[in-house]
Amino acid sequence: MPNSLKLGLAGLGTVGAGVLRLLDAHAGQIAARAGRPVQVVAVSARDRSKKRDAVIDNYRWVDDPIALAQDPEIDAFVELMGGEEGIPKESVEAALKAGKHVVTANKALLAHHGVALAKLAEENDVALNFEAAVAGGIPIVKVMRESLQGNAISRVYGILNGTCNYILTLMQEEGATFDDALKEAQEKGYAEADPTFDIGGFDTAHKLALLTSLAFGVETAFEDIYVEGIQRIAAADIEAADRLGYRLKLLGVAAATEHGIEQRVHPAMVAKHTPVAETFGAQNCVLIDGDFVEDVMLSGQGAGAGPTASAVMGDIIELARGHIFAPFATKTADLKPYPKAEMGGHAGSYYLRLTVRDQTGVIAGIATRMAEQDISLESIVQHRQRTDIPGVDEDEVHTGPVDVVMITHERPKRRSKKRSRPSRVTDML
Ligand SMILES: NC(=O)C1=CN([C@@H]2O[C@H](COP(=O)(O)OP(=O)(O)OC[C@H]3O[C@@H](n4cnc5c(N)ncnc54)[C@H](O)[C@@H]3O)[C@@H](O)[C@H]2O)C=CC1
Ligand SMILES: N[C@@H](CC=O)C(=O)O
Ligand code: NA
Repeated sequence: MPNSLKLGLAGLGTVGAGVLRLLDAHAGQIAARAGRPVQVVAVSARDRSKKRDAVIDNYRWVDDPIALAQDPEIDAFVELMGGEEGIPKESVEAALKAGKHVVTANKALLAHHGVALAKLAEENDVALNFEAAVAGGIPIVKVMRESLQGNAISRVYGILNGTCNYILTLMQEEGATFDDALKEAQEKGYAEADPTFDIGGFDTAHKLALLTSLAFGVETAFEDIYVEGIQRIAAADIEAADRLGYRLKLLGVAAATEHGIEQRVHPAMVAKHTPVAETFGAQNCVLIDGDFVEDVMLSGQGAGAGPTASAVMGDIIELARGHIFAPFATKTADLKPYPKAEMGGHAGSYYLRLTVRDQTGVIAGIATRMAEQDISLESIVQHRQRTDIPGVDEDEVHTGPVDVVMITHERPKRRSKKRSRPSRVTDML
Protein backbone atom coordinates (compact mmCIF):
# COMPACT_ATOMS: atom_id res chain seq x y z
CA MET A 1 0.00 0.00 0.00
CA PRO A 2 1.28 3.54 -0.69
CA ASN A 3 2.62 5.74 2.09
CA SER A 4 0.09 7.02 4.58
CA LEU A 5 -1.15 10.61 4.50
CA LYS A 6 0.28 12.13 7.67
CA LEU A 7 -1.70 14.83 9.44
CA GLY A 8 -0.92 17.49 12.02
CA LEU A 9 -4.13 18.51 13.79
CA ALA A 10 -4.44 21.82 15.66
CA GLY A 11 -7.54 22.36 17.81
CA LEU A 12 -8.93 19.56 19.96
CA GLY A 13 -12.33 20.93 20.93
CA THR A 14 -15.74 19.83 19.63
CA VAL A 15 -14.63 19.38 16.02
CA GLY A 16 -11.02 18.27 16.60
CA ALA A 17 -12.08 15.56 19.04
CA GLY A 18 -14.83 14.53 16.61
CA VAL A 19 -12.28 14.07 13.81
CA LEU A 20 -10.07 11.90 16.03
CA ARG A 21 -13.06 9.75 17.02
CA LEU A 22 -14.18 9.38 13.40
CA LEU A 23 -10.71 8.33 12.27
CA ASP A 24 -10.51 5.88 15.13
CA ALA A 25 -13.92 4.38 14.24
CA HIS A 26 -13.35 4.10 10.48
CA ALA A 27 -9.57 3.93 9.88
CA GLY A 28 -9.77 0.73 7.81
CA GLN A 29 -12.62 1.91 5.62
CA ILE A 30 -10.95 5.29 5.09
CA ALA A 31 -7.66 3.65 4.05
CA ALA A 32 -9.49 1.40 1.59
CA ARG A 33 -11.49 4.25 0.10
CA ALA A 34 -8.65 6.78 0.04
CA GLY A 35 -6.22 4.25 -1.41
CA ARG A 36 -3.81 4.72 1.49
CA PRO A 37 -3.93 5.00 5.29
CA VAL A 38 -4.69 8.35 6.90
CA GLN A 39 -2.83 8.93 10.11
CA VAL A 40 -2.67 11.75 12.66
CA VAL A 41 0.95 12.06 13.77
CA ALA A 42 0.93 15.18 15.94
CA VAL A 43 -1.61 17.43 17.67
CA SER A 44 -1.73 20.87 19.24
CA ALA A 45 -4.19 22.87 21.37
CA ARG A 46 -4.11 25.41 24.18
CA ASP A 47 -4.16 22.94 27.05
CA ARG A 48 -2.64 19.46 26.80
CA SER A 49 -4.13 18.12 30.02
CA LYS A 50 -7.71 19.27 29.45
CA LYS A 51 -10.41 16.59 29.71
CA ARG A 52 -11.69 16.02 26.16
CA ASP A 53 -13.86 13.65 24.12
CA ALA A 54 -10.92 11.89 22.45
CA VAL A 55 -7.77 10.13 23.59
CA ILE A 56 -4.64 11.95 22.45
CA ASP A 57 -1.92 9.86 24.16
CA ASN A 58 -0.85 8.21 20.89
CA TYR A 59 -0.03 11.47 19.14
CA ARG A 60 3.05 13.62 19.46
CA TRP A 61 2.18 16.87 21.25
CA VAL A 62 3.39 20.17 19.78
CA ASP A 63 2.86 23.30 21.91
CA ASP A 64 2.95 25.77 19.04
CA PRO A 65 0.41 25.31 16.20
CA ILE A 66 2.65 27.33 13.85
CA ALA A 67 5.51 24.88 14.45
CA LEU A 68 3.11 21.99 13.88
CA ALA A 69 1.98 23.56 10.60
CA GLN A 70 5.58 23.37 9.28
CA ASP A 71 6.47 20.05 10.89
CA PRO A 72 8.61 18.01 8.45
CA GLU A 73 6.73 14.81 9.30
CA ILE A 74 3.29 16.03 8.18
CA ASP A 75 1.76 16.19 4.68
CA ALA A 76 -1.33 18.14 5.68
CA PHE A 77 -2.29 20.58 8.42
CA VAL A 78 -5.82 20.34 9.83
CA GLU A 79 -6.79 23.67 11.41
CA LEU A 80 -9.70 23.32 13.86
CA MET A 81 -8.94 26.17 16.27
CA GLY A 82 -11.18 28.95 14.95
CA GLY A 83 -10.74 32.72 14.78
CA GLU A 84 -9.95 35.07 11.95
CA GLU A 85 -6.60 36.50 13.08
CA GLY A 86 -3.52 35.51 15.10
CA ILE A 87 -2.33 31.94 15.48
CA PRO A 88 -4.99 30.25 13.29
CA LYS A 89 -4.21 32.59 10.38
CA GLU A 90 -0.45 32.47 10.88
CA SER A 91 -0.44 28.69 11.16
CA VAL A 92 -2.46 28.22 7.96
CA GLU A 93 -0.14 30.63 6.13
CA ALA A 94 2.90 28.80 7.51
CA ALA A 95 1.53 25.42 6.42
CA LEU A 96 0.77 26.59 2.86
CA LYS A 97 4.18 28.24 2.51
CA ALA A 98 5.82 25.03 3.75
CA GLY A 99 4.02 23.10 0.98
CA LYS A 100 1.53 21.37 3.29
CA HIS A 101 -2.09 20.86 2.29
CA VAL A 102 -4.58 22.54 4.60
CA VAL A 103 -8.02 21.39 5.72
CA THR A 104 -9.95 23.86 7.85
CA ALA A 105 -13.43 24.42 9.29
CA ASN A 106 -12.65 28.07 9.96
CA LYS A 107 -15.18 30.20 8.07
CA ALA A 108 -14.25 33.38 9.94
CA LEU A 109 -10.66 33.09 8.69
CA LEU A 110 -11.74 32.29 5.13
CA ALA A 111 -14.42 34.98 4.90
CA HIS A 112 -11.76 37.58 5.67
CA HIS A 113 -8.61 36.08 4.16
CA GLY A 114 -9.81 33.23 1.96
CA VAL A 115 -8.74 34.65 -1.38
CA ALA A 116 -5.23 35.54 -0.13
CA LEU A 117 -4.88 32.07 1.40
CA ALA A 118 -6.18 30.44 -1.79
CA LYS A 119 -3.51 32.37 -3.71
CA LEU A 120 -0.85 31.02 -1.34
CA ALA A 121 -2.21 27.51 -1.87
CA GLU A 122 -2.04 27.98 -5.66
CA GLU A 123 1.53 29.29 -5.51
CA ASN A 124 2.62 26.30 -3.46
CA ASP A 125 0.60 23.75 -5.42
CA VAL A 126 -1.27 22.49 -2.38
CA ALA A 127 -4.94 22.18 -1.44
CA LEU A 128 -6.98 24.44 0.83
CA ASN A 129 -10.14 22.46 1.61
CA PHE A 130 -12.98 23.86 3.71
CA GLU A 131 -16.11 21.74 3.38
CA ALA A 132 -16.75 21.93 7.14
CA ALA A 133 -16.70 25.73 7.07
CA VAL A 134 -20.11 26.01 5.39
CA ALA A 135 -23.22 24.30 6.73
CA GLY A 136 -21.32 21.66 8.74
CA GLY A 137 -21.96 18.16 7.45
CA ILE A 138 -23.83 19.22 4.29
CA PRO A 139 -21.52 18.69 1.27
CA ILE A 140 -22.33 22.12 -0.14
CA VAL A 141 -18.80 23.32 -0.92
CA LYS A 142 -18.08 20.29 -3.11
CA VAL A 143 -21.42 20.67 -4.87
CA MET A 144 -20.82 24.36 -5.57
CA ARG A 145 -17.14 23.93 -6.44
CA GLU A 146 -17.59 20.93 -8.71
CA SER A 147 -21.07 19.68 -9.56
CA LEU A 148 -22.79 23.02 -10.33
CA GLN A 149 -19.94 24.81 -12.09
CA GLY A 150 -21.67 24.48 -15.47
CA ASN A 151 -24.55 26.73 -14.39
CA ALA A 152 -25.13 30.44 -14.19
CA ILE A 153 -26.30 30.68 -10.60
CA SER A 154 -28.82 33.40 -9.81
CA ARG A 155 -29.31 32.79 -6.10
CA VAL A 156 -27.96 30.80 -3.18
CA TYR A 157 -29.69 31.05 0.17
CA GLY A 158 -30.86 29.25 3.24
CA ILE A 159 -30.35 28.49 6.88
CA LEU A 160 -26.61 28.44 7.54
CA ASN A 161 -26.30 28.58 11.32
CA GLY A 162 -27.24 25.62 13.51
CA THR A 163 -27.15 27.56 16.78
CA CYS A 164 -29.69 30.16 15.65
CA ASN A 165 -31.97 27.57 14.12
CA TYR A 166 -31.75 25.53 17.32
CA ILE A 167 -32.65 28.59 19.42
CA LEU A 168 -35.58 29.56 17.19
CA THR A 169 -36.83 25.96 17.12
CA LEU A 170 -36.80 25.69 20.91
CA MET A 171 -38.51 29.05 21.30
CA GLN A 172 -41.17 28.09 18.73
CA GLU A 173 -41.79 24.48 19.61
CA GLU A 174 -41.17 24.40 23.36
CA GLY A 175 -41.65 28.00 24.47
CA ALA A 176 -38.04 28.10 25.71
CA THR A 177 -36.45 31.44 26.54
CA PHE A 178 -33.75 32.79 24.25
CA ASP A 179 -31.09 32.48 26.97
CA ASP A 180 -31.97 28.90 27.90
CA ALA A 181 -32.02 27.81 24.26
CA LEU A 182 -28.62 29.42 23.63
CA LYS A 183 -27.18 27.70 26.69
CA GLU A 184 -28.39 24.33 25.37
CA ALA A 185 -26.87 25.01 21.94
CA GLN A 186 -23.56 25.78 23.64
CA GLU A 187 -23.72 22.59 25.71
CA LYS A 188 -24.28 20.58 22.52
CA GLY A 189 -21.17 22.09 20.92
CA TYR A 190 -23.04 23.99 18.19
CA ALA A 191 -22.10 27.54 19.15
CA GLU A 192 -18.92 29.43 18.32
CA ALA A 193 -16.44 30.10 21.14
CA ASP A 194 -18.01 33.59 21.20
CA PRO A 195 -21.74 32.99 20.54
CA THR A 196 -22.23 36.61 19.49
CA PHE A 197 -20.95 35.43 16.11
CA ASP A 198 -23.91 33.07 15.90
CA ILE A 199 -26.77 35.15 17.28
CA GLY A 200 -25.52 38.38 15.70
CA GLY A 201 -25.69 36.79 12.23
CA PHE A 202 -21.93 37.09 11.59
CA ASP A 203 -21.30 33.33 11.36
CA THR A 204 -24.05 33.09 8.73
CA ALA A 205 -22.42 36.02 6.94
CA HIS A 206 -19.00 34.30 7.02
CA LYS A 207 -20.51 31.26 5.34
CA LEU A 208 -22.51 33.36 2.90
CA ALA A 209 -19.34 35.17 1.79
CA LEU A 210 -17.83 31.78 0.83
CA LEU A 211 -20.99 30.60 -0.94
CA THR A 212 -21.23 33.87 -2.88
CA SER A 213 -17.69 33.48 -4.14
CA LEU A 214 -18.29 29.87 -5.19
CA ALA A 215 -21.65 30.65 -6.80
CA PHE A 216 -20.75 33.79 -8.74
CA GLY A 217 -16.99 33.44 -9.29
CA VAL A 218 -16.29 36.65 -7.35
CA GLU A 219 -13.92 37.62 -4.55
CA THR A 220 -15.25 37.19 -1.02
CA ALA A 221 -16.77 40.39 0.36
CA PHE A 222 -17.74 39.84 3.99
CA GLU A 223 -17.65 43.57 4.81
CA ASP A 224 -20.33 44.24 2.18
CA ILE A 225 -22.93 41.89 3.66
CA TYR A 226 -26.00 43.40 5.31
CA VAL A 227 -26.18 41.62 8.69
CA GLU A 228 -29.00 41.51 11.23
CA GLY A 229 -29.09 38.80 13.93
CA ILE A 230 -31.80 37.16 16.02
CA GLN A 231 -31.15 38.88 19.34
CA ARG A 232 -34.21 41.12 19.14
CA ILE A 233 -36.69 38.37 18.30
CA ALA A 234 -39.22 38.11 21.12
CA ALA A 235 -41.75 35.43 21.99
CA ALA A 236 -44.43 37.83 20.71
CA ASP A 237 -42.82 37.83 17.21
CA ILE A 238 -42.76 34.06 17.15
CA GLU A 239 -46.41 33.97 18.19
CA ALA A 240 -47.36 36.56 15.56
CA ALA A 241 -45.49 34.63 12.85
CA ASP A 242 -47.25 31.45 13.85
CA ARG A 243 -50.70 33.09 13.64
CA LEU A 244 -49.89 34.50 10.22
CA GLY A 245 -48.78 31.08 8.93
CA TYR A 246 -45.02 31.58 9.07
CA ARG A 247 -41.94 30.47 11.00
CA LEU A 248 -39.12 32.84 11.83
CA LYS A 249 -35.76 31.72 10.44
CA LEU A 250 -32.36 33.38 10.17
CA LEU A 251 -31.47 33.36 6.48
CA GLY A 252 -28.40 34.15 4.45
CA VAL A 253 -29.25 35.20 0.89
CA ALA A 254 -26.95 36.00 -2.05
CA ALA A 255 -28.83 36.95 -5.21
CA ALA A 256 -27.93 38.40 -8.59
CA THR A 257 -29.91 41.58 -9.24
CA GLU A 258 -29.84 44.12 -12.07
CA HIS A 259 -27.63 46.30 -9.84
CA GLY A 260 -25.10 43.62 -8.85
CA ILE A 261 -25.06 40.89 -6.22
CA GLU A 262 -27.06 41.41 -3.07
CA GLN A 263 -25.80 39.67 0.09
CA ARG A 264 -27.95 39.82 3.20
CA VAL A 265 -28.39 38.03 6.51
CA HIS A 266 -31.51 38.66 8.58
CA PRO A 267 -34.45 36.93 10.23
CA ALA A 268 -37.25 36.24 7.79
CA MET A 269 -40.82 35.01 7.88
CA VAL A 270 -40.88 31.72 5.99
CA ALA A 271 -44.23 30.18 5.01
CA LYS A 272 -45.00 27.03 7.00
CA HIS A 273 -44.81 23.70 5.19
CA THR A 274 -41.94 24.82 2.95
CA PRO A 275 -38.62 22.94 3.24
CA VAL A 276 -36.89 25.96 4.80
CA ALA A 277 -39.61 26.38 7.42
CA GLU A 278 -39.46 22.64 8.13
CA THR A 279 -35.74 22.82 8.95
CA PHE A 280 -35.49 22.31 12.69
CA GLY A 281 -32.87 22.23 15.45
CA ALA A 282 -29.24 22.37 14.33
CA GLN A 283 -30.19 21.43 10.78
CA ASN A 284 -29.23 23.72 7.92
CA CYS A 285 -30.83 23.97 4.50
CA VAL A 286 -29.16 25.47 1.43
CA LEU A 287 -30.99 26.21 -1.84
CA ILE A 288 -29.36 27.05 -5.15
CA ASP A 289 -31.05 28.36 -8.29
CA GLY A 290 -29.06 27.53 -11.44
CA ASP A 291 -30.10 28.18 -15.04
CA PHE A 292 -29.72 24.61 -16.30
CA VAL A 293 -29.99 22.54 -13.14
CA GLU A 294 -32.96 24.65 -11.90
CA ASP A 295 -33.57 24.38 -8.13
CA VAL A 296 -31.29 22.34 -5.88
CA MET A 297 -31.77 21.92 -2.16
CA LEU A 298 -29.43 20.31 0.34
CA SER A 299 -30.22 19.83 4.00
CA GLY A 300 -28.63 18.16 6.99
CA GLN A 301 -26.89 18.85 10.26
CA GLY A 302 -25.14 22.21 10.13
CA ALA A 303 -23.25 21.98 13.42
CA GLY A 304 -21.98 19.52 16.01
CA ALA A 305 -19.00 17.20 16.36
CA GLY A 306 -20.15 14.29 14.17
CA PRO A 307 -21.46 16.14 11.09
CA THR A 308 -18.53 18.57 11.09
CA ALA A 309 -15.98 15.78 11.50
CA SER A 310 -17.64 14.00 8.56
CA ALA A 311 -17.03 17.07 6.36
CA VAL A 312 -13.41 17.42 7.54
CA MET A 313 -12.74 13.76 6.80
CA GLY A 314 -14.24 14.04 3.31
CA ASP A 315 -11.71 16.80 2.60
CA ILE A 316 -8.86 14.70 4.00
CA ILE A 317 -9.82 11.69 1.87
CA GLU A 318 -9.87 13.93 -1.21
CA LEU A 319 -6.26 14.88 -0.39
CA ALA A 320 -5.22 11.30 0.22
CA ARG A 321 -6.53 10.46 -3.25
CA GLY A 322 -4.34 13.20 -4.68
CA HIS A 323 -7.17 15.47 -5.83
CA ILE A 324 -6.43 19.18 -5.61
CA PHE A 325 -9.10 21.72 -6.61
CA ALA A 326 -8.95 25.51 -6.76
CA PRO A 327 -10.29 26.46 -3.30
CA PHE A 328 -12.86 28.91 -4.74
CA ALA A 329 -13.44 26.86 -7.90
CA THR A 330 -11.92 29.59 -10.10
CA LYS A 331 -8.21 30.49 -10.09
CA THR A 332 -7.78 33.49 -7.78
CA ALA A 333 -6.54 35.70 -10.64
CA ASP A 334 -9.81 35.01 -12.48
CA LEU A 335 -12.14 35.77 -9.57
CA LYS A 336 -14.05 38.95 -10.41
CA PRO A 337 -14.33 41.87 -7.98
CA TYR A 338 -17.55 41.62 -5.98
CA PRO A 339 -20.23 43.77 -7.66
CA LYS A 340 -22.18 45.04 -4.68
CA ALA A 341 -25.92 45.72 -4.96
CA GLU A 342 -26.87 48.29 -2.32
CA MET A 343 -29.50 47.15 0.18
CA GLY A 344 -31.25 50.48 -0.36
CA GLY A 345 -32.49 49.10 -3.65
CA HIS A 346 -33.75 45.83 -2.17
CA ALA A 347 -37.45 45.22 -2.70
CA GLY A 348 -39.12 43.28 0.09
CA SER A 349 -42.23 42.86 2.15
CA TYR A 350 -41.84 43.63 5.86
CA TYR A 351 -43.28 42.54 9.17
CA LEU A 352 -43.59 45.13 11.92
CA ARG A 353 -44.85 44.75 15.46
CA LEU A 354 -45.77 47.81 17.49
CA THR A 355 -46.84 47.74 21.13
CA VAL A 356 -49.45 50.46 21.62
CA ARG A 357 -52.16 51.61 24.03
CA ASP A 358 -55.53 50.07 23.18
CA GLN A 359 -57.32 53.39 22.64
CA THR A 360 -59.75 54.65 20.02
CA GLY A 361 -57.94 55.99 16.96
CA VAL A 362 -54.61 54.23 17.54
CA ILE A 363 -54.86 51.93 14.53
CA ALA A 364 -56.15 54.77 12.34
CA GLY A 365 -53.17 56.85 13.52
CA ILE A 366 -50.72 54.11 12.58
CA ALA A 367 -52.33 53.69 9.16
CA THR A 368 -52.09 57.44 8.56
CA ARG A 369 -48.42 57.53 9.55
CA MET A 370 -47.68 54.61 7.24
CA ALA A 371 -49.46 56.34 4.37
CA GLU A 372 -47.45 59.51 5.05
CA GLN A 373 -44.30 57.43 4.69
CA ASP A 374 -45.65 55.94 1.46
CA ILE A 375 -45.77 52.46 3.00
CA SER A 376 -48.68 50.40 1.80
CA LEU A 377 -50.02 47.78 4.17
CA GLU A 378 -51.09 44.33 3.12
CA SER A 379 -52.55 43.60 6.55
CA ILE A 380 -52.82 45.19 9.99
CA VAL A 381 -54.01 43.09 12.92
CA GLN A 382 -54.44 43.91 16.60
CA HIS A 383 -53.07 41.06 18.65
CA ARG A 384 -53.32 39.97 22.25
CA GLN A 385 -53.42 42.17 25.30
CA ARG A 386 -49.91 42.48 26.70
CA THR A 387 -49.68 41.63 30.39
CA ASP A 388 -45.94 41.08 30.43
CA ILE A 389 -44.81 44.69 30.40
CA PRO A 390 -43.36 45.99 33.68
CA GLY A 391 -45.36 48.81 35.21
CA VAL A 392 -48.68 47.85 33.62
CA ASP A 393 -51.33 47.12 36.26
CA GLU A 394 -54.83 45.62 36.14
CA ASP A 395 -56.57 49.03 35.87
CA GLU A 396 -54.90 49.66 32.54
CA VAL A 397 -56.19 46.48 30.99
CA HIS A 398 -58.72 48.27 28.75
CA THR A 399 -56.33 50.91 27.44
CA GLY A 400 -53.44 48.65 26.58
CA PRO A 401 -50.86 47.74 25.85
CA VAL A 402 -51.61 45.59 22.80
CA ASP A 403 -49.54 44.36 19.90
CA VAL A 404 -50.36 45.64 16.46
CA VAL A 405 -48.85 43.49 13.75
CA MET A 406 -48.46 44.75 10.20
CA ILE A 407 -47.31 43.24 6.95
CA THR A 408 -46.30 45.72 4.27
CA HIS A 409 -46.58 45.31 0.54
CA GLU A 410 -43.30 44.69 -1.23
CA ARG A 411 -41.30 47.89 -1.35
CA PRO A 412 -37.68 49.00 -1.52
CA LYS A 413 -35.87 48.76 1.79
CA ARG A 414 -35.29 52.54 2.06
CA ARG A 415 -36.87 55.03 -0.28
CA SER A 416 -34.91 57.96 1.08
CA LYS A 417 -31.99 58.33 3.46
CA LYS A 418 -34.04 60.75 5.60
CA ARG A 419 -36.58 58.12 6.68
CA SER A 420 -35.79 56.13 9.80
CA ARG A 421 -36.34 52.38 9.91
CA PRO A 422 -39.08 50.98 12.13
CA SER A 423 -37.64 49.46 15.29
CA ARG A 424 -38.80 45.93 14.66
CA VAL A 425 -38.46 44.95 11.05
CA THR A 426 -38.14 41.53 9.57
CA ASP A 427 -37.83 41.07 5.86
CA MET A 428 -40.08 38.35 4.52
CA LEU A 429 -38.52 35.96 2.04
N1 LIG B 1 -18.70 23.33 16.59
C1 LIG B 1 -19.26 23.20 15.39
O1 LIG B 1 -20.36 22.65 15.26
C2 LIG B 1 -18.57 23.70 14.18
C3 LIG B 1 -17.40 24.41 14.27
N2 LIG B 1 -16.79 24.85 13.13
C4 LIG B 1 -15.52 25.56 13.22
O2 LIG B 1 -14.54 24.63 13.67
C5 LIG B 1 -13.53 25.31 14.41
C6 LIG B 1 -13.41 24.70 15.79
O3 LIG B 1 -14.65 24.80 16.44
P1 LIG B 1 -14.94 24.02 17.82
O4 LIG B 1 -14.29 22.68 17.80
O5 LIG B 1 -16.40 24.11 18.02
O6 LIG B 1 -14.20 24.95 18.86
P2 LIG B 1 -13.76 24.61 20.35
O7 LIG B 1 -13.75 25.90 21.06
O8 LIG B 1 -14.57 23.49 20.91
O9 LIG B 1 -12.26 24.08 20.19
C7 LIG B 1 -11.21 24.89 19.77
C8 LIG B 1 -9.88 24.17 20.01
O10 LIG B 1 -8.86 24.96 19.43
C9 LIG B 1 -7.88 25.26 20.43
N3 LIG B 1 -7.42 26.62 20.17
C10 LIG B 1 -8.18 27.71 19.94
N4 LIG B 1 -7.41 28.78 19.72
C11 LIG B 1 -6.12 28.35 19.84
C12 LIG B 1 -4.87 29.00 19.75
N5 LIG B 1 -4.78 30.29 19.50
N6 LIG B 1 -3.76 28.25 19.94
C13 LIG B 1 -3.84 26.93 20.19
N7 LIG B 1 -5.01 26.26 20.28
C14 LIG B 1 -6.14 26.97 20.11
C15 LIG B 1 -8.60 25.13 21.76
O11 LIG B 1 -7.66 24.86 22.80
C16 LIG B 1 -9.54 23.98 21.47
O12 LIG B 1 -8.84 22.75 21.63
C17 LIG B 1 -13.96 26.79 14.40
O13 LIG B 1 -13.36 27.43 13.31
C18 LIG B 1 -15.47 26.70 14.17
O14 LIG B 1 -15.98 27.88 13.61
C19 LIG B 1 -17.29 24.61 11.88
C20 LIG B 1 -18.45 23.91 11.73
C21 LIG B 1 -19.20 23.42 12.87
N1 LIG C 1 -21.63 27.87 15.30
C1 LIG C 1 -21.90 27.28 14.03
C2 LIG C 1 -21.13 26.01 13.91
C3 LIG C 1 -21.11 25.50 12.54
O1 LIG C 1 -20.70 26.15 11.59
C4 LIG C 1 -23.37 27.00 13.89
O2 LIG C 1 -24.07 27.04 14.91
O3 LIG C 1 -23.82 26.76 12.77
NA1 NA D 1 -20.31 21.61 4.54
